Amino acid sequence: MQQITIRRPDDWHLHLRDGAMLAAVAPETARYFGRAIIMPNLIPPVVKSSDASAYRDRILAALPEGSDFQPLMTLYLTEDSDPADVKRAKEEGLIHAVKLYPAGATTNSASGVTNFDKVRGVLETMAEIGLPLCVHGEVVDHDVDIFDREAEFIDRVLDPLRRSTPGLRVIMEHITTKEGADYARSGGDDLGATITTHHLVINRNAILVGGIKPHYYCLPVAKREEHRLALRAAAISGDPSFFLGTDSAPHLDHLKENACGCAGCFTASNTMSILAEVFEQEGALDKLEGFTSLHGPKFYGLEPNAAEMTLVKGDPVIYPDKIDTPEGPVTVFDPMMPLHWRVA
Ligand SMILES: NC(=O)N[C@@H](CC(=O)O)C(=O)O
Ligand SMILES: [Zn+2]
Ligand SMILES: [Zn+2]
Repeated sequence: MQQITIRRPDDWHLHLRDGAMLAAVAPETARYFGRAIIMPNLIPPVVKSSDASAYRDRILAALPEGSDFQPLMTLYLTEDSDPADVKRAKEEGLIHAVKLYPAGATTNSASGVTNFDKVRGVLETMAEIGLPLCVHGEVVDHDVDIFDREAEFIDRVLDPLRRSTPGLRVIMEHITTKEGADYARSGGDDLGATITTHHLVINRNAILVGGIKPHYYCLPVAKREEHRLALRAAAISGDPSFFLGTDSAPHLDHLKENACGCAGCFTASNTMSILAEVFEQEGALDKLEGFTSLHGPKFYGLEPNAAEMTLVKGDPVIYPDKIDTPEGPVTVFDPMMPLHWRVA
């Protein structure tokens, strides 16, 4: 029997939603992960520190009895965000990051930023107090092809923004391209990048070959195979710039299997089994712990979890293909390969 033991992992990019969906999906993450950075793109979004505090209470109330899972809260950056409120929330230990959505880039991003001059004050405050900015890095310009939107964002928005705000710590969320990985690697200690589980597994063919497959549609959309390989190389490299952010993003099946299907893959239930399989395929099981459990806390200035997780290799793992909610099912990401690593 083959097994590995690693520090308990964290998820540095997670959507838990609210209400019945929160109650259904929170246990899936809390079962495996010690902490998670909680994305603030609710409707209405988590903009003020009081919103984050109330949302944190609702998450804690949704956890299974006895769970020690810690939600790490974020604020949603709007053009009206108040630097003083952001600073207070960080000083109180309530928030660990602020999230930037370019307006219109993704699910529930309508309240995001269009005019970057209007968020200058908040970004400067964040640079002063060392509060990281999590970035959904895609331009929204209609003249830019959807497969090029991440690479364009680096040149048009991210690099100028970082140059004009020295000291700002940035996490490029859910990178999907070779350009994203190269830029993250070149950025020094103030720049990191999360990589999702699903972008290590699928390329764009998964969405489009043999019929349209809405459960593989997420944003940023999966790219060509060369980009998936670049993400795999980054994830297994041992470079602390790269860490796990699953971007597990539950949507009801009927809203994905739809003429205008929502973006998001739900991977909370099988992420660790998938990652162990991927790292084993790459001959890099020894790099799994860094990616899932060490590099993220280091970037965020936190200690790794004290607890450990053991993964055991054996017969193909059985996991649910759907999670039930009172409003309907949510499909669990199908990695299209058997998974042999079970969390003990
Ligand atoms: N990744 C996605 O495809 N969807 C996310 C939003 C996001 O992280 O961009 C969601 O909230 O559903
Ligand atoms: Zn995003
Ligand atoms: Zn996300």
